[in-house]
Amino acid sequence: MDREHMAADLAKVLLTEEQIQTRLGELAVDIWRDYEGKDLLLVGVLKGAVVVMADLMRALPGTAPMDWMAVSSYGSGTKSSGVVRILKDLDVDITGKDVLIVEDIIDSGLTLSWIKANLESRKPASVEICTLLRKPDVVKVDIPVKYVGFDIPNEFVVGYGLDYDERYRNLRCVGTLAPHVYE
Ligand SMILES: O=P(O)(O)OC[C@H]1O[C@H](OP(=O)(O)OP(=O)(O)O)[C@H](O)[C@@H]1O
Ligand code: HPA
Repeated sequence: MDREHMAADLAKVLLTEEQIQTRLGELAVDIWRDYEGKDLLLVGVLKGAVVVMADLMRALPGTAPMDWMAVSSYGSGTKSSGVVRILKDLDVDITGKDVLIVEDIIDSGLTLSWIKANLESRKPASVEICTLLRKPDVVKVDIPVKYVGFDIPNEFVVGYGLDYDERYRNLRCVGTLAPHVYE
C-alpha cells in the first residue's frame, strides 16, 4: 500500500508528527533529570515501541543502554486477549538496575501490568513506565505510569509504531482509521 492510500485510510489525525516530537523532547528531559546518578536501562516492548524508542532515546540529553522484550497479547484485530506470553526475553540481567519500560500505548493495561510484575520479580532497583499514549480504560487496572505522552480517547489508533494487522506502523502521525478499512 502506498503512502497516498495509507493517508486516505485515516478518519482523523489525533496527534501530528510535530506534537509527538515536542512532547517526547519534554519527556526525555524529565527522564534524564529523574535518573541522574541511577543505573538506567530502557526496556522496549516489541514491536509497537520501536518508533517511540528510536525518537525518545535520541531526544535524551545523554546516553543510556536499551534492551527489548517481545510479548504476545493482541491477536490480529483490535481487542486485547489478556493472555500474555514472552516471545523474546531480555538479553541482560536487570538485577539492581533502574528499568524504564518504553511503550507506545497503554490501552486495557493488561500487557503492561503483566510485564511490570514480571520484571519486578527479577529484583531490579526500580521499574517505571513511559508510554506515548494512554487510553481511559487503564483505570480498571491499577498501574502507575510515571511518564505519559498523551491521554487519548478510547478509539483504536494507528501510526507512530501502532498497527492494524501490521499496517500503518510507519505513519508519522497518530490517527483513527476510516470505517471502510474495517469492512
Ligand atoms: O494495554 P493493552 O490493552 O494490553 O495494550 C497495549 C499493548 O498492545 C500493543 O501491542 P500489540 O500486542 O498490539 O503488539 P505490537 O506492539 O507488536 O503491535 C501495544 O504495543 C502494547 O504493548
Ligand atoms: O489503539 C490501538 N491501536 C493499535 N494497537 C493497539 N494495541 C492496543 N491498543 C491499540
